[in-house]
Amino acid sequence: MPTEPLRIAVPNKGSLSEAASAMLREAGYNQRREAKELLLDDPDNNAQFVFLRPRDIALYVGSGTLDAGITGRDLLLDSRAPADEVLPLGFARSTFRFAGRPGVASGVGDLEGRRIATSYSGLLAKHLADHGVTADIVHLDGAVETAVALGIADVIADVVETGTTLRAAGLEIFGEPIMRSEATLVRRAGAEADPAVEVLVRRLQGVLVARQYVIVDYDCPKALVERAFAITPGLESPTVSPLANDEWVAVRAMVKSSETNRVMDELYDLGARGILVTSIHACRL
Ligand SMILES: Nc1ncnc2c1ncn2[C@@H]1O[C@H](COP(=O)(O)OP(=O)(O)OP(=O)(O)O)[C@@H](O)[C@H]1O
Ligand SMILES: O=P(O)(O)OC[C@H]1O[C@H](OP(=O)(O)OP(=O)(O)O)[C@H](O)[C@@H]1O
Ligand SMILES: [Mg+2]
Repeated sequence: MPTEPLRIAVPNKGSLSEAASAMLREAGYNQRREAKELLLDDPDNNAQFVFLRPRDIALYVGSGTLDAGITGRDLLLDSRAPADEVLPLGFARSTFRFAGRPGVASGVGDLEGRRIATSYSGLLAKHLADHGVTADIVHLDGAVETAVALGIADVIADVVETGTTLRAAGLEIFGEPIMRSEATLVRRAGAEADPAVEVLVRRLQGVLVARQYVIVDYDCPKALVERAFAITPGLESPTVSPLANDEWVAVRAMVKSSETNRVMDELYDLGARGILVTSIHACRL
């Protein structure tokens, strides 16, 4: 008997939307071609994608209406929905920070009785309560940086990535980061194990690894392999193959993409030759 399709919430707009769909597409799922589509069936994978406002996704997933969803960690915490992170997805990275005119405050402790504008009232209220600070939260839908210039708030608490928006508004960050966020896969808190969700998670993990790692192949004198393995330990253990010249072996290992050039330099200095780097198209570890 066919089982019900897995129902997955995907952001329909904003910073998360395109990257989330691109990641699902890379993981082998069908994704919408037009931004207006609200539902997309993917019968080959027994899945259905529901395109929702990113802010609402944790609510749908937390209530059990949908099986899983992609949202931002900051939105998940702000919603206070009973949903948990299953897999951080490595995109839409941002920090959530206080900012104000230069010198207005130096930390959360200076905010007693002040007016703080934000689109993340739930997150901010919890942070203030955790620090024993009572302040006046001014809830705005967006463009929070403008609130100080317009005089409705003393400081703001908002998403910061490059800091360009803050600078343009003449504001500076102060205090410790309130939190660090990225896109994440969420499920209802306490949801039972589900083989279909496990397949989704494994596929997304495969995309993450393919994005973060490369394959390095090189030829290495046998006498140096132990030192070479220390440079490229691989995920489990490097693969070693014989060569026609029996004083050398061929070695293959996975390496973090960000470390590729350091690793190649160290291997070369050690005496390895024929060092080749190849990208990974897809994988299951
Ligand atoms: N500039 C940014 N860089 C990285 N992540 C961001 C950025 N702006 C927002 N985010 C992240 O996107 C999520 C917010 O989703 P939302 O749809 O509100 O994004 P948005 O880009 O503000 O969209 P919009 O303002 O068009 O509704 C949060 O997880 C937030 O951390
Ligand atoms: O540090 P930056 O690289 O400048 O990025 C941060 C800005 O990006 C988002 O704004 P968005 O464009 O989504 O507008 P919004 O405030 O209306 O949500 C966020 O709310 C910040 O304003
Ligand atoms: Mg926004």
